[in-house]
Amino acid sequence: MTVETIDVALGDRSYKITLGANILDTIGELCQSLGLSGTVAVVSNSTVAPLYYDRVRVSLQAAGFRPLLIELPDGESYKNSATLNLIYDGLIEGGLDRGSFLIALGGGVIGDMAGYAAATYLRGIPFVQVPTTLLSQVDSSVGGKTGINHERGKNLIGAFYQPKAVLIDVATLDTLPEREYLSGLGEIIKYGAVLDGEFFTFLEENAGPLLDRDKAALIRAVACSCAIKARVVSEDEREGGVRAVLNYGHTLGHAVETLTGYGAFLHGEAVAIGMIQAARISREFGFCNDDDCARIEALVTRLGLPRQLPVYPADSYLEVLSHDKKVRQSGLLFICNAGIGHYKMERVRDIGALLRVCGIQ
Ligand SMILES: NC(=O)c1ccc[n+]([C@@H]2O[C@H](COP(=O)([O-])OP(=O)(O)OC[C@H]3O[C@@H](n4cnc5c(N)ncnc54)[C@H](O)[C@@H]3O)[C@@H](O)[C@H]2O)c1
Ligand SMILES: O=C(O)C(=O)C[C@@H](O)[C@H](O)[C@H](O)COP(=O)(O)O
Ligand SMILES: [Zn+2]
Repeated sequence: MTVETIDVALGDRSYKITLGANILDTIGELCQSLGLSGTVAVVSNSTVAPLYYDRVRVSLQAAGFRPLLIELPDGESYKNSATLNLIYDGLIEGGLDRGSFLIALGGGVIGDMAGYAAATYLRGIPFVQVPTTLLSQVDSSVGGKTGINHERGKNLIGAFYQPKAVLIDVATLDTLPEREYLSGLGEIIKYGAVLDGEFFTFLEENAGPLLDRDKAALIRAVACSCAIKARVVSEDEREGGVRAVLNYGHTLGHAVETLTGYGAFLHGEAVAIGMIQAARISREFGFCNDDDCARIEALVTRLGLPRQLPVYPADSYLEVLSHDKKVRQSGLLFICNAGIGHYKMERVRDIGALLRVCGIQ
């Protein structure tokens, strides 16, 4: 069994990402090595808990912990304050104190909500990320963005709160439904498109093996993605500057998720649509060319992701975009493609003009 580690360097908040196949049963040892002890609440959902909680529980008990399960309903539409309250209820009923900790076992929805609960319960208890979707393994479990949605905007309530460790077992992806797997590929494309041209070429050349979930291609894609994200987060933990590049494709992507009520499109699908439009907008600004746009669209298509921006009136898009976290008085910070593997950030006052490039009048 080959196990890789990737460091997320953040001073006294530094941690390791441990990545391998069939390593879920090492969670107990990992928590021991972090100096954690006592009661641990494992936050999961009604899909993931029946698949993986038992293995996690056995490993934790063998290492001397007292695990309890907090099982939430499944879905992006539950990433809200009502579900967050269910976590707090479980933590209070389970008697978790400041010597306890929490494990997020599931996809990005569980990771974001459990992380926010850990950040706020008793003003903060430690937590460990055990991501079980491709998207959460390559993106959401790393970097400490935690939070919930509001009906008027994605992730509007949240905190930067780093985990103590991330344990990625790619074997858990064996049970992941195809559409969810493809959604994870959407965020992987993002890293290549704006941060690493060689990685983008690797994705173009390995689309087949990746679609077949070939373990070698998959482990390389997950490891590269985590390394890229770790580097960006280490440079700019709280998105004062370069970290905003990780929002490539998200301005329109988040708007699509919000307008469609957090159900019609998966996050990675919405990001894929947003990346294609962001490339077209970037070309309009003169930052990238036809070939860059064509390569992004071709890879999105090859990896089975949607391309079409859903049509809503411009006013609906404008209302949602006005709540984007990158909006300031000086305009919306738009993340542009500046040629494959490169980015440029541009403040845009006239958001309507961006929408017109996308065919939204
Ligand atoms: N914090 C961040 O930096 C960050 C980054 C990217 C995305 N996100 C957030 O992550 C969320 C999307 O995460 P996601 O794509 O993981 O969705 P998700 O958490 O909804 O999981 C997708 C589906 O897969 C199921 N599932 C999870 N693991 C499984 C497994 N191993 N086998 C079978 N089924 C499994 C889940 O129950 C769910 O039905 C969005 O809310 C997005 O905003 C956050
Ligand atoms: O980690 C980041 O920074 C990201 O932007 C990663 C994104 O893929 C992710 O979807 C994140 O949740 C978006 O954050 P938000 O601050 O734009 O809500
Ligand atoms: Zn994202």
